[in-house]
Amino acid sequence: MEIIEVTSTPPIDSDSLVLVIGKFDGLHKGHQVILETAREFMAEKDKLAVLSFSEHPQWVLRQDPNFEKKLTPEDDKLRILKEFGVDRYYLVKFTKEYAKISAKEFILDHISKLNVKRIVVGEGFHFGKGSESSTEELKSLCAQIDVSVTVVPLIMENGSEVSSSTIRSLVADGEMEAIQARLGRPYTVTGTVIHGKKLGRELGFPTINLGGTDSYVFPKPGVYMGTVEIHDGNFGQTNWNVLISAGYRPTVNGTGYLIEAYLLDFSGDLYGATVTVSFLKYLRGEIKFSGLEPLIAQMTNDKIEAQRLFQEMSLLHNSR
Ligand SMILES: Cc1cc2nc3c(=O)[nH]c(=O)nc-3n(C[C@H](O)[C@H](O)[C@H](O)COP(=O)(O)O)c2cc1C
Ligand SMILES: Nc1ncnc2c1ncn2[C@@H]1O[C@H](COP(=O)(O)OP(=O)(O)O)[C@@H](O)[C@H]1O
Repeated sequence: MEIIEVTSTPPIDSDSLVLVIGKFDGLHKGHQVILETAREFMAEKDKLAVLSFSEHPQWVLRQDPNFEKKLTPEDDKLRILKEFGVDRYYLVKFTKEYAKISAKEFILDHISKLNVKRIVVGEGFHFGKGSESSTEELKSLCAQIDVSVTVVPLIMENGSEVSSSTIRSLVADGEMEAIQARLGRPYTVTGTVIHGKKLGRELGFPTINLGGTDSYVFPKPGVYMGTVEIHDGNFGQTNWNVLISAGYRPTVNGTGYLIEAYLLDFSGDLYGATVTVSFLKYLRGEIKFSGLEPLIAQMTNDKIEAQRLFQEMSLLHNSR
C-alpha cells in the first residue's frame, strides 16, 4: 500500500482511482461495507484509494477529549486497510489550517488534481469548512469534474447505527461482545512488553505489562478474558488465551491506567516483544483488597472461571 502524506493539495497523479473518504476510526462494519462497495466499482486498471485524517477533527478543532484517543491508532488503521486490499492511502494531516478548506475548494482544486473515477462515502458524510457540506453538495460539486458519487447506507446493529462514537462508549463500558458485533473482530490494543514491579511472579501470576498504549480508547477498568498474539520472538505458538487486568491496580497502589495480561499455560520471557491483546469478555471490576493474600485467592478464582469459559467456547466452536 502506497502512503501519501498530504498537508494541503494532493500531488497531481494520473492513476485511475476509486476513492473512499472518511475518518474511519475503528474500521468497523460500516466502514468495511464502504470499502467493499468501492471495490465493486473498480475496473482492472483502477486503484482503490482511501483519503483519511491523522487526527480526529473534533480533537484538533475543539480539543474534545472524547476524540483524542482512538479505536484504531494510525498503525492499526494502516494494517487493516492493507488487509482490505487498499492500494493507496492519502493521509491528511488535519490541522486548523486544513479545516479552513471549503467544500468547493476541496473538490474543485484538490480532488480534481487526481484522476478519480468515483467517490464512495458513508451516509451522513460531511465535509469542507465547518463540516457544513453534505452528500448532496458532494454530488453536485463532483458532477462538475465528472466524478460519480456513491453514498453507502448506514449499517445497523441491534436497532442502532454502527458508529465509531457508539463503539467508543461501548469500550468505556466494557461491552466487548457488543463491540465485536460492530467491528467484526474483537477490540484490540497493541503495545510493547515493559517491566513492572516484578510482583506478579511472586504472586504466581506473572503478567506482561503493555507500554505504548496511550493513543487507544481504554476499556473499562476490570478483569477480562481474551487472547494475546505475540508478533516477534520465537515462542512457537503465537496466540495464547489470557486473563487481562486493565486499570489502576488499587491493591498495590498502581499509578496510571495499565493493561496487563497473564498468559494461561505459558512460561518464558516476553520483555520487549510487540503483542496484540484482544478483549473478549468483561469478567469483573477491579477490587481494592486489604492485602496480597485475598488478591491471589481472587486471581486463582478468575483463572478457574476463565479456563471454564474458554473450554465452553471451544466446545461451542467445535460443535458448529
Ligand atoms: C487476573 C488478574 C486479576 C487482577 N485483579 C486485580 C484487582 O482486582 N485489584 C488489583 O488491585 N489488582 C489486580 N490485578 C493486578 C495485580 O495487582 C498485578 O498484576 C500485580 O500487582 C503484578 O504487578 P506487576 O506486573 O507490576 O508485577 C489483577 C491481575 C490479574 C492478572
Ligand atoms: N504466563 C505468563 N504470563 C505473562 N508473562 C509471563 C508468563 N510467564 C512468564 N512471563 C514473563 O514474566 C514477566 C512478568 O513477570 P512479573 O513478575 O509480573 O514482572 P513485571 O512486573 O515486570 O511485569 C513478563 O513480562 C514475561 O516476560
